[in-house]
Amino acid sequence: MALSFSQACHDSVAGLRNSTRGVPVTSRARSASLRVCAAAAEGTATIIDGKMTAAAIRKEIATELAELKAKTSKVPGLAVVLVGNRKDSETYVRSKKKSCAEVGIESFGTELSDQATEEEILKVVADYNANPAVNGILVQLPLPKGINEQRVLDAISLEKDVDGFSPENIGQLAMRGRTPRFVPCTPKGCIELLERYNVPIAGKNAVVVGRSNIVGLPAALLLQNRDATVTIVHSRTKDAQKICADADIVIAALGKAEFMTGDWIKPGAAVIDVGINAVDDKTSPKGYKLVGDVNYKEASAKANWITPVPGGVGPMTICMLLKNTLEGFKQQNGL
Ligand SMILES: NC(=O)C1=CN([C@@H]2O[C@H](COP(=O)(O)OP(=O)(O)OC[C@H]3O[C@@H](n4cnc5c(N)ncnc54)[C@H](OP(=O)(O)O)[C@@H]3O)[C@@H](O)[C@H]2O)C=CC1
Ligand SMILES: Nc1nc(=O)c2c([nH]1)NC[C@@H]1CN(c3ccc(C(=O)N[C@@H](CCC(=O)O)C(=O)O)cc3)C=[N+]21
Repeated sequence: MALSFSQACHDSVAGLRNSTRGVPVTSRARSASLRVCAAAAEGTATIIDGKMTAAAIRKEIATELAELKAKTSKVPGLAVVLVGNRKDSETYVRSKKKSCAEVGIESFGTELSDQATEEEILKVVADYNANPAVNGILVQLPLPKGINEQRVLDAISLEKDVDGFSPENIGQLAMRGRTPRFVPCTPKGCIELLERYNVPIAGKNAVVVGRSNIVGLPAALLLQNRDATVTIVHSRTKDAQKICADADIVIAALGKAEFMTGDWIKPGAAVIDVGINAVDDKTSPKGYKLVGDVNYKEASAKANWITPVPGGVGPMTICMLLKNTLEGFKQQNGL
């Protein structure tokens, strides 16, 4: 017997609710799915909910941390160094502190003015390197103009480099059979989302748009480690759109608001949108809104899976930072 259209939609939504994808589906995802059903019979992308997935992982971290605390009478510590007064950086740093408190990680923080010298910043890093209560150190990027970012990052002890930005760490990530001490947070969050939503990776064509040291390059290495066939697209790539339109998995990290329109997306693809771009929005009290590097409306009509912005990769980045800090604590205490 053929199902009516509305019955089929109902069943697909119920299927989402009882999802075996590892995370429950929010009412937002359900209502989005219902909306799509009302609009068209195809294009029902599963919304990969980073906010909820991150909340679930924070619970896992809090549980493990409590067990370790009972065993060792110690808690992990994370130090965040903020230089200057960029509003977006201040927001992230606040959010990191709040997340640390939620899972039971002790927060350390130093805020320096945008006039701080490189030597002053290096002194702060050296003090945290020497402090045994600090298991992870993060220097918020970008640093003010005139500061040699690489020199500051290189000063962080490898044992405490929870961002995973060191050349040693990226090298380990690139080499087969090696295990990096820390996997960089944003790419790690992207993979965690793909895995928790059961998106197949092995043997698939994956395209990473962007080749930065902190997102694009490590994301490509992680996908390759999971046996995807990986292409990296950058600003000098010819036919970038055509290459992306052939991808089963797209990780967009180019930093251009809604740059990738629907025609960049292969039907059925998984789309992970790393971009965080503020665009003017007079209807919002803040005067702006955040959008990704992908045109969400167009891409979600073609993709099978898609991350929203906000609420996708961003919350996962912070969550993976907590995970790396816990990892550092275990490594440094021989646990
Ligand atoms: N959600 C999160 O947790 C995080 C989000 N972000 C966001 O992700 C985005 C990328 O960040 P990040 O990697 O630091 O950015 P970068 O500016 O360091 O790198 C951008 C990359 O995109 C490439 N690129 C630029 N324009 C194009 C184009 N038209 N076509 C193809 N490739 C292009 C550049 O190429 P080339 O190398 O040739 O210059 C470069 O490799 C930003 O929006 C940022 O805000 C960043 C970190 C964390
Ligand atoms: N040393 C260093 N490590 C980083 O990992 C690092 C950095 N410097 N500099 C800046 C980028 C950017 N980044 C984000 C983290 C969280 C959100 C995030 O939580 N975003 C929320 C929205 C937040 C809001 O509303 O402003 C979301 O997407 O839902 C975004 C971006 C980490 N970065």
